[in-house]
Amino acid sequence: MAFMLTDEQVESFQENGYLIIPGFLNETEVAKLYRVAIEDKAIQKNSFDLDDKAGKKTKLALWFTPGDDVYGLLTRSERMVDSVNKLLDGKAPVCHFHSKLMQKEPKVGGAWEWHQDYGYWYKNGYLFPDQLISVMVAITEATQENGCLQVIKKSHKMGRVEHGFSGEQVGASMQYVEFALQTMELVYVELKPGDLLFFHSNILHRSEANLSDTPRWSLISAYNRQSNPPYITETPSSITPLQTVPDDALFLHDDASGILENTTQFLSVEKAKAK
Ligand SMILES: O=C(O)CCC(=O)C(=O)O
Ligand SMILES: [Fe+2]
Repeated sequence: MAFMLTDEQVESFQENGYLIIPGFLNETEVAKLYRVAIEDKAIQKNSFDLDDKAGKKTKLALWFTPGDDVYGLLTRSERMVDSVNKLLDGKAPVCHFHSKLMQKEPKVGGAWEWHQDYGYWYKNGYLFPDQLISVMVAITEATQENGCLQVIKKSHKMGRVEHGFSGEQVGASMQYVEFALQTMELVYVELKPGDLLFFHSNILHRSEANLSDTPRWSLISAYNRQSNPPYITETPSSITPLQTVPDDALFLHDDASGILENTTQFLSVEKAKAK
């Protein structure tokens, strides 16, 4: 049976602003993602540091158009794209906005301030937050100790909150975050490798620094509908319908190290920081 979100899961996402799918990937699939993350020269070459307020660094690599490598096959898989299609408002084809490999290293991995992803994307000129979604796939275990994601349950219902700069990051108005926390629940999203988290573009989320001895690596992919073009920043991938691949493509892929170099166009460090 192909993977399919149930109506209950879709409702839960709409109500809470996030949805966890345990074991979305099997052990072999996660092992492939992990190996490429660790060994791939292109990822190493194209990763850059982003400082948090305290100067702690998160390493990340970012790309727009998914290729034929293991990461591209995951983000283009039918189970992923069909799920996103069920969770996004509208009917237009699903497109891939961007993916980031987040490398939160032991002791050095930085924090992320409270924000909504739409707090950033609004500034790119996307008009419809319900047509944008983020998906996090845990490549290593994510726990409270190693700085897992935290979300404010149901906060997507607040709509967009004001954002300002905080170090090299953009953060939400703390006054509104504090209002939200008076009635809404703060949830620590602990994930096992292979678990997946869908989260609405307007849900408030953050993560603390990784002070533990274990790395916290994850892939975060953002999807958009073709009916939601950005009016300010040109981003062709976000309005180009995805070419899906069968669900077993990742499992069957013979992943040679270095494959990303040939298939994936990374965003340069300078451009990423100027974004
Ligand atoms: O990986 C994290 O801890 C959060 C990253 C995040 O929210 C983002 O990049 O928008
Ligand atoms: Fe975010």
